Amino acid sequence: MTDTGVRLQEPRPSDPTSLGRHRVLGRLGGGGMGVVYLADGPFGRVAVKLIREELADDPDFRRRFQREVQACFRVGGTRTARLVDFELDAARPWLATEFVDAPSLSDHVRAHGKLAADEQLVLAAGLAEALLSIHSAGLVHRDLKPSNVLWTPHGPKVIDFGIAAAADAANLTSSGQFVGTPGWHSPEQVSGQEATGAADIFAWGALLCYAASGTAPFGSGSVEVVLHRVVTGEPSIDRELIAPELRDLVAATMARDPADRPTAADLYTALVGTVPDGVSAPATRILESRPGDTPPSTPTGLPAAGGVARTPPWSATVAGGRAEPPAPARRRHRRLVIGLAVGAVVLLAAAGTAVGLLLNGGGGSEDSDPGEVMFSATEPWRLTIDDQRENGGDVGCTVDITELVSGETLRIPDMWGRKTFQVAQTGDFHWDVNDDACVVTGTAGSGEVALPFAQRAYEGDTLAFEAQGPVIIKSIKELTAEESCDLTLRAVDGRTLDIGTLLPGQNGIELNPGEPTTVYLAESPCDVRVSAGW
Ligand SMILES: Nc1ncnc2c1ncn2[C@@H]1O[C@H](COP(=O)(O)OP(=O)(O)OP(=O)(O)O)[C@@H](O)[C@H]1O
Repeated sequence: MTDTGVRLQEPRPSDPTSLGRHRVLGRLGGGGMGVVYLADGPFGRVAVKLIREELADDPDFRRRFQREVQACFRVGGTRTARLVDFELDAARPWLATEFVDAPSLSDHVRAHGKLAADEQLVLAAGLAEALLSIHSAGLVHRDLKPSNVLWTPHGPKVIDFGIAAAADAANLTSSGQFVGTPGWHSPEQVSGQEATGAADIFAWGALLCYAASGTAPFGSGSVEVVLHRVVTGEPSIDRELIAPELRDLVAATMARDPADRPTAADLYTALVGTVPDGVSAPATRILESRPGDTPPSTPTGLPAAGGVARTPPWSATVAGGRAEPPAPARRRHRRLVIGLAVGAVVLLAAAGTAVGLLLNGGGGSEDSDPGEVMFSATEPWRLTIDDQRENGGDVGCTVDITELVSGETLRIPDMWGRKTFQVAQTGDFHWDVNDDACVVTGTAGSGEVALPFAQRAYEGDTLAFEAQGPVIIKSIKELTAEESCDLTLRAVDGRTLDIGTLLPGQNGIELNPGEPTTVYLAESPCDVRVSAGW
């Protein structure tokens, strides 16, 4: 059993003892694609899916799987289990995602019954957000069902996205065997048409029906019977059981014609703001990553991809709108807006003496307004800006970070998605954001990651790592003729140590810090692996 009672089976003698750098602790389960293990390694606890041998031998599957996994790296947001590592060239490929220590929605409903109206709203909005993240990355989940939704105290987290497409490519259905769980697929999927995002929207509606009533909208029975109902029948939707705010949306998402269904962005927009404050979900918790064990680009102290925010004494987080900005009259310092590009945050670097970072989580100083978040940095620190609308809005996040003594404000404009930057400037800071959906977090230190590690494009700066000599940077996917990748290696005090451009056809490039030191890779425009040697 894990901390929240998720069932864990002992590994079998035939199971691997480790996959890559992840030590296998036990089996979480298995499905059509392979076995899922709980494992422990440099990124903390992860769920590793090891692909079945027959699939691994299928060249179509491998090709599609590689493409989908690369796309999975682009999926951000807080509502999906983050992909942290993978090995695609192994005899049996595997991929590791953030381990979410929470029961699946099906286990939860089995154990505790249907969801109350408040919880349905949490589920509905969370799933809409997850689909928005997945669709924005150009993926379709294709297999959204209660066992692929983990139910955490902070709402749902979706697993297994995009991978089902690879199984389709392997033509698993050629044997006449239906792959997946009937009753969650859309009519067009069951009829063998190409699944688009609209298929996931249909599954969203089916999931809400299930959560509200405890039964699947197309009932149970043999695979053939359920599939027949999906194609020819109407879903059984008990409107009375569905939260009033969701009734029409659920009906719209289950329209037979995919063109008549709303998009993930429509759902998300309709649902933002409907989730009541203080709704409590079951007493489960997401395992925290341990300091020093953080996944690439997930700063220490931040919730791992939407997990429970730890509240150590040295961390302060504020979401726009949730904390009162300081009243203008009480601003004690001149406000100087510097229109710098995001990457220039580090250029603000002042080589401060590193003796620790104190974060004052709101209202702690006599002069501050209630809810105002200020912090003092006496060493380089990390700044994370998380636009939780996931490209759903067209405004982006604009964050003003003001150093209180000098009164200088650094404006970071137009941020989408989630990015983390190393900041070398020290002093006393305050920040303002332009939108409720922008969550800003300051984290002590520069993070720490062991080589080798992977970093996704446009996630901001990597965690800091020790470079004993040259580091090798390789693109995870083959660059097309139009693509190139400008890379900058910086010391944590903000000095640029080396720059280079990774070009199509190149196996990788070497960046050299000159001498052993703690460094990071400044915002990379492509998915890369960073290692100590070739
Ligand atoms: N990131 C994760 N965190 C926690 N548990 C996970 C994670 N990924 C998978 N699991 C668990 O591992 C088990 C097996 O997952 P898998 O996706 O293979 O099962 P499935 O959905 O039943 O099968 P399939 O979708 O392949 O037919 C499930 O119980 C699932 O909850």
